[in-house]
Amino acid sequence: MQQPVRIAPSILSADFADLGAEVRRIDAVGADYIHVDVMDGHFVPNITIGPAVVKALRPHTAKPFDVHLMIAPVDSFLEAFAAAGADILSVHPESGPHLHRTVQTIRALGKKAGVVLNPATPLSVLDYVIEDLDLVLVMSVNPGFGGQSFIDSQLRKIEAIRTLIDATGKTIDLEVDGGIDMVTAPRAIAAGADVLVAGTATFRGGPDAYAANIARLRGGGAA
Ligand SMILES: O=C(CO)[C@H](O)[C@H](O)COP(=O)(O)O
Ligand SMILES: [Fe+2]
Repeated sequence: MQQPVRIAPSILSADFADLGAEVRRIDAVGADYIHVDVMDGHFVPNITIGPAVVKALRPHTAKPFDVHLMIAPVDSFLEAFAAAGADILSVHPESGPHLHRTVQTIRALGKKAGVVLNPATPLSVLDYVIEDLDLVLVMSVNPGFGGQSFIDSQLRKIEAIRTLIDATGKTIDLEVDGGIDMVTAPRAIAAGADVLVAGTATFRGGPDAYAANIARLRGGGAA
């Protein structure tokens, strides 16, 4: 069943020179999850942050760290991110040879497990693992960068995954990541999403705008 909408600001669009304060600011104005984009310059054409930064940010908030791993091979880094303070670890099926094993490893570490579908990744990757997931993440841009445009074809993928999740009878977050703004947020919610990642749309306008930005996204884009 679709849960109340939660907002996961992506700190990819935060001030990297002031990340601790940025995390405290978005926590204070209602961020539900803190979305951390981890990129290796190999699986995706960009490099961001590693477990040391997650560990450094951990004391700045009690909100869950929603860690989106865009690294390959991913398995050897799961323990480090878990130890650093991640709460949700989400992996791309293309980032390792044994998705089921990777999901089980995350669960054995005591963390919530997510699977991420790139725009061209078919739904069938969820067969045989969906019951073991806490979260399914639909990429509505190709991973690697913030500030890209929402890919409309992902709306029907969100609708199809909503049906799959509801058929499990379990509570599994359906998160959408990429190009979420005041126009696309209500469309993603109408398609069945219940967690919205937003980097550009959260941090646009500077700290004084964060509260209103998050409130508008949560409200489905209404002013
Ligand atoms: O995973 C990501 C990119 O790979 C980011 O989470 C995503 O792009 C968020 O940025 P924006 O809201 O600016 O599109
Ligand atoms: Fe992300």
